[in-house]
Amino acid sequence: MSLKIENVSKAINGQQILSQVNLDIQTGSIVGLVGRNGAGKTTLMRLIASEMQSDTGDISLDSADLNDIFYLDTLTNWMTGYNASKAAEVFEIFYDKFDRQVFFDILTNQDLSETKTIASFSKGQRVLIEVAAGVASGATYLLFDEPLDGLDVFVKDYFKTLLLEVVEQGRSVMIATHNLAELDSLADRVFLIKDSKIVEQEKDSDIVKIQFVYEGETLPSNLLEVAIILEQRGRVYLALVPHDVLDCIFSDYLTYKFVEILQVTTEDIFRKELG
Ligand SMILES: Nc1ncnc2c1ncn2[C@@H]1O[C@H](COP(=O)(O)OP(=O)(O)OP(=O)(O)O)[C@@H](O)[C@H]1O
Repeated sequence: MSLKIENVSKAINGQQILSQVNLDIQTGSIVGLVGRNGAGKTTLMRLIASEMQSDTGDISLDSADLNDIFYLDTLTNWMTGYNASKAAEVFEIFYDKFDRQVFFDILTNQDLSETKTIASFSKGQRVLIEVAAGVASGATYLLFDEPLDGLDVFVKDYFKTLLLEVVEQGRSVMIATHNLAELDSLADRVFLIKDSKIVEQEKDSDIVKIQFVYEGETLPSNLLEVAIILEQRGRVYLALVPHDVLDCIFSDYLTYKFVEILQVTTEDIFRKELG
């Protein structure tokens, strides 16, 4: 089963936000959605959740059941005056597979009261209520916009455990986030929105990250032409370089010292693509 986004384009107020976007999300996976502020991540989620209509293209679900997608645009809009108990009643109307027990178990696990108004919860606690609602909704596809925002490390761990359970059940999660470091440990695939297009990020591409000390005066032009220098402190460099440059670097052991190969992260790719 999969969620298919085919050739989807969307302009808002004359500004092309997304053009010819294609994406196929299989069940049982965690997908990261990244991009600069205003790139179109929320817009894509709204389109998937049918809260907005695309100009062209098609978004389809094998099951053709809108209840199979969970998305809360802004938790604050319609829920803030409600307590969790009342919110659960509303979720039951929207999601016919909504499981109150699962919802309240998550709230109880995190010591969140059923009777306090949602407005009176902290930002991180409100995120948890959204996540609890998503897990309890029974929907196959859960779309979370910045779910890692404001979560402390313990709640983050709990959130990850919940996501893994969801995936074990054969469901899928899409996470739009600026928290790139967290995505590395969570997402099976990461998609980047850039210039209104969406591109899958391949971490194991031909780019490697290296840290080295360069004993010469300035880096040679053959390296500067192909490298992206992420950081420089004195003679210590951190850079992204094409894999095939490594041979030259290792053979020039008099000027390149202490060359260490490091793991390329989503943040590195983000800097490379958008920096
Ligand atoms: N209702 C709207 N009216 C006018 N412009 C809008 C509307 N919704 C989105 N936009 C514009 O569309 C673009 C994409 O917005 P979107 O919220 O999808 O970005 P985003 O990638 O989620 O950004 P962020 O990371 O800052 O949350 C922005 O330029 C935004 O101003």
